[in-house]
Amino acid sequence: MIPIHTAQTVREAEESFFAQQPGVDLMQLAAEAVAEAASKLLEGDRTSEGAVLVAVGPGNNGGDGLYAAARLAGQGIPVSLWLTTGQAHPDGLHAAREAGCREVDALGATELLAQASLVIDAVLGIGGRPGLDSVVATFAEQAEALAIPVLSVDIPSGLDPDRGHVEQDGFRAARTVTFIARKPCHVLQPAAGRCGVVQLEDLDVPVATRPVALQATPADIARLWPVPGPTSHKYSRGVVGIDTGSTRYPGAALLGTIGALHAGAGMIRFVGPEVAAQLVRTQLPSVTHGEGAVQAWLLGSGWGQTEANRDRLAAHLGVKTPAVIDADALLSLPTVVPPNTLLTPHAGEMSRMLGVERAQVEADPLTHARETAERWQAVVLLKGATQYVVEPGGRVQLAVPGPHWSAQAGSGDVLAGICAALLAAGLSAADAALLGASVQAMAAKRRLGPWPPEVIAREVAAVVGGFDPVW
Ligand SMILES: NC(=O)C1=CN([C@@H]2O[C@H](COP(=O)(O)OP(=O)(O)OC[C@H]3O[C@@H](n4cnc5c(N)ncnc54)[C@H](O)[C@@H]3O)[C@@H](O)[C@H]2O)[C@@H](O)CC1
Ligand SMILES: Nc1ncnc2c1ncn2[C@@H]1O[C@H](COP(=O)(O)OP(=O)(O)O)[C@@H](O)[C@H]1O
Ligand SMILES: [K+]
Repeated sequence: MIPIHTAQTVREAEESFFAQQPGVDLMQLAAEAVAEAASKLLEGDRTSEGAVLVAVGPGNNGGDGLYAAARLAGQGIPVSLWLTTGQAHPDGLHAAREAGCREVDALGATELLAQASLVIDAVLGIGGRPGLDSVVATFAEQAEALAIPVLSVDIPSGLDPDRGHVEQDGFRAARTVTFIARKPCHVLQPAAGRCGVVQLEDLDVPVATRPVALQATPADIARLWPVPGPTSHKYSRGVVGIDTGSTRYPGAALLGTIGALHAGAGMIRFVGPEVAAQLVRTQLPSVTHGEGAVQAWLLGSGWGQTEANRDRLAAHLGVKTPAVIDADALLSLPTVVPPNTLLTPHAGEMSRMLGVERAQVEADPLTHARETAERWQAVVLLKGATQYVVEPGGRVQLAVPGPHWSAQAGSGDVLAGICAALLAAGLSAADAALLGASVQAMAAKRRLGPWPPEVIAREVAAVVGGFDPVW
């Protein structure tokens, strides 16, 4: 799991490091890493005039950029500096000037841009307020339009380091070199999409504080996956009860069932409406029909919004079996849900659960997901480009991200089915959500393109097969 830390936590780590090791110059270490990354991005193209253009802000982020500029100029690379506010880290500026960097103003920077091989964005880092001055914002847009690669120092300037929300167009980096720890903007969409490849330089500064979130990696998912062993049988692997679908949405039932099956459910008991049952029967011969003991329920997908939802939900929740509650059922929740319940809303559903606007959830997904988890004392999987697994008590994990082709009707139905299979296998709701969302993303990555959700679901089985250490 990759720890994600806020700007504040990183600052505190830096301060306690300085208190213990006052002799270490972190800015030089940061600049060295930036200069190395710049050299790699430049490859052989070092001859054109103004090969590297460094946009420099007034603080320490600008300082990193200036020392990096000095190092690059010291290697004979032509480097131009644009002091975006007219102010700059004094020692860094002195070093860059001494090394032979030349200075340009805003107009000069715009003129040079077309010939530049690389822009280093050292305008604002973790001390910046979100948003860019309009001259800098226009420069960033031009760099993108001209397809000039941008190397961002710490964060693409203008982003809020602690959020995934993007208020204004700004730098779109090919690579971001960040320091000490990854910040939320590096992993939360849509901000993460502006960071390019994120390269972490920890500068040997330890961070003692609890991370704000943990980002899962494919290796974590492989390690945690419940792989069957010699003593496994269908009941020990977990029976999933599925009550999903309606006359209007029978396909949701099939998709969720496909998801559960391809994620390794030991057995499935389908108890949804006949129209959906028929569909399942013709497509999936291993699924059984009718009531019986189950280890987890899959409920809500494709119910449609009807008065009957509250009773349909209550009929299953009475016995305190763990459940994945999806889609329409999320709006009929009782005040208390059984232990190990997983709620799987997207931003629109979460907004209706909380009685706020969708835009509010999108602007601050984490706060709203936390509120949802607290209100129902249940684990929440907030779906979308970034998938948040939030537990009552505040622990936040982020699923392995996947390609945006998955933004299509039916992906969520499949995902709910995958999670239900994991819940039935005995995993906690949080692990079921993390593994389910991650494995679907990993499958989508192996099947890049506009494949329908059931095709991605079948690929899930192939990904899961790769987790078996024995065969
Ligand atoms: N703490 C760390 O982890 C380390 C920090 N370093 C660098 O230091 C940076 C943080 O430096 P600072 O705290 O000086 O902050 P920044 O350099 O990010 O920016 C602060 C300056 O920008 C101005 N400013 C803020 N928002 C603005 C806006 N929207 N438009 C125009 N001006 C704005 C502020 O008045 C202030 O002068 C990091 O991002 C990193 O690049 C590195 O040198 C190494 C270690
Ligand atoms: N921009 C995106 N990038 C990647 N994956 C996405 C994106 N938007 C949605 N998804 C995926 O698609 C799923 C959509 O779920 P949902 O909206 O509930 O669909 P449905 O209810 O139609 O099945 C999410 O769980 C997520 O996996
Ligand atoms: K920056």
